Amino acid sequence: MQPLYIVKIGGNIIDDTGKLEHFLQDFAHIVGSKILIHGGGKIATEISKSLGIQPQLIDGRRITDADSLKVVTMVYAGLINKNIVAQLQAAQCNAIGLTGADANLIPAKKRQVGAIDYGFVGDIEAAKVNASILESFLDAGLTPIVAPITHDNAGNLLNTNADTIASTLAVALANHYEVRLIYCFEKKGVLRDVNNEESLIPKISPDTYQELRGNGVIAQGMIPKMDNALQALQEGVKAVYITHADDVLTITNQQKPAGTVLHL
Ligand SMILES: Nc1ncnc2c1ncn2[C@@H]1O[C@H](COP(=O)(O)OP(=O)(O)O)[C@@H](O)[C@H]1O
Ligand SMILES: CC(=O)N[C@@H](CCC(=O)OP(=O)(O)O)C(=O)O
Repeated sequence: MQPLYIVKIGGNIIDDTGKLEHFLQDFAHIVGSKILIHGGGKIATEISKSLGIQPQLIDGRRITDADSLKVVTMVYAGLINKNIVAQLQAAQCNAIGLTGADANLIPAKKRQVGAIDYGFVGDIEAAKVNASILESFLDAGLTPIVAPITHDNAGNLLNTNADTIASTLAVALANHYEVRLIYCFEKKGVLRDVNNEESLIPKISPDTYQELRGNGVIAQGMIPKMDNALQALQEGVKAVYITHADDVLTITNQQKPAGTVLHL
């Protein structure tokens, strides 16, 4: 099978113009087929506040009412997605910006979990992803850049966690490609002490994850990232890394491990 890199970039890098530019230069130099999924939660939060819309997040998911949906659509599908595409075009990477609504890429169902009403938030399944359209784009030499916006096939856009989109696309494509999934963020990887960059945990299995979560070493935004990452590995993705945005080429072009490598 042909190799494919699926890379996710989070809000703390996207929010920093210099760091984002540096990352996109590296991303453009990844040899072979690649897909980028971006978040941008931090910018959506800032813009919401500036518009007088108070953001609310539960377990890392944004409660998305009608006004918040307008903000996240403008920020993720517009501002961030199109700026990333323009910067990649300048770096000679033929990027095409997409939401999950475009080409029916990622149909979703409005999230219904327990008593919490998340509003316009979408849950997704790998089996529903339009993997063949991604293959067509890749075969045409295009690099898909996916924003964390999906749709419900009834005319509504839905907000979906970007880490989940990355793992779901990775699983959906794992039958056709040898997929390596790389979560890039602003730290060296999963750390034993979140304030100490020298405390990198180089390998994590499902058992060690339970232990690290139980004793509070893994917390906050790292919990959904780890859940998504391990699920991808269990569902046929060849390798999953959680690493610093500066280390993406070490994994892809030098084919050396970097950051935290997950294993079963
Ligand atoms: N053990 C850990 N190692 C590294 N980061 C951790 C850990 N536990 C919690 N975190 C937090 O998780 C955050 C990453 O999750 P998140 O904020 O959702 O990032 P992103 O927007 O890149 O997806 C880090 O910025 C850090 O504050
Ligand atoms: C439903 C939901 O929570 N969606 C996320 C989508 C953006 C995201 O995931 O951004 P990061 O990767 O930068 O955190 C949100 O609106 O925050």
